[in-house]
Amino acid sequence: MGTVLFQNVSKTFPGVRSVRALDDVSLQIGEGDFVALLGPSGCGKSTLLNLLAGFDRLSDGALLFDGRPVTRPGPDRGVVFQEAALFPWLDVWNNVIFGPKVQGVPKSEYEPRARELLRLVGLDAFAEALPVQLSGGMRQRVGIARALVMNPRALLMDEPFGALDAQTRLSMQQLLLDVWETLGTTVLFVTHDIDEAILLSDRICVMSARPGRIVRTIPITLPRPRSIASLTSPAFVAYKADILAEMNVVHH
Ligand SMILES: Nc1ncnc2c1ncn2[C@@H]1O[C@H](COP(=O)(O)OP(=O)(O)OP(=O)(O)O)[C@@H](O)[C@H]1O
Repeated sequence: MGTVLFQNVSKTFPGVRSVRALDDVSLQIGEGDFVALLGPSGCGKSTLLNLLAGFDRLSDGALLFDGRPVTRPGPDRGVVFQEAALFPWLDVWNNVIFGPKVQGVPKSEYEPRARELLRLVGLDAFAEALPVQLSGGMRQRVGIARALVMNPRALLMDEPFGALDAQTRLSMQQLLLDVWETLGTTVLFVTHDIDEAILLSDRICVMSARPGRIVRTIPITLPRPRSIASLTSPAFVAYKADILAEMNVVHH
């Protein structure tokens, strides 16, 4: 459950000057894997994630989620963006339970799960707070809880920590590692931050710009559970040197 298969996927945005955003991308993600897409701005990372989210259609190739073609968004794939678009008039609790509530999921199912998730993201004391009363990091934690409350088989994260200051970003990375260790959900994570990709992932797909392609896939075998202390280990630094060299090649 939560398996992903991109088979020779291409995406061209039509128009007077059409953009070939993805060119012949193949990618397989196993159940519970954490895969990062890493690459420069405009290389098609978001396009790839949006296809899997069902927000957009591919031009060519095949895309399967749990063996079935992706045609539309669904509660089996939770999405987290750079900014958590929370309802400003609803408190944290009501933001988190909004999805299952409007979908008619029985209270007895979503309430315990929402409570558990708020605890996991460290916001159980803030259930009654309004979004305006929260920091950026806390809002993103609400966004993560909201994406997970439907019990998705995959979590799709597009630069989720991109707007946060460095210190908050580190604590969010630690939080995500802990949440993922607990839940084991498949994750596709878009970032242009090399450290973040190495720290979090089982595998990094390095992408090149225009047309977007996966130029290299790098398995990250750092031991788990990981913590931000891993950021300074010799193995970590070796991965970083390797990827920096790769991305330099990609740029020129
Ligand atoms: N709806 C669209 N219509 C036309 N072109 C688009 C559309 N969406 C994306 N593109 C183009 O496709 C290419 C890939 O964009 P995409 O957003 O996937 O890149 P990205 O790697 O996620 O970049 P960033 O890191 O800046 O978010 C870019 O050249 C972009 O301008």
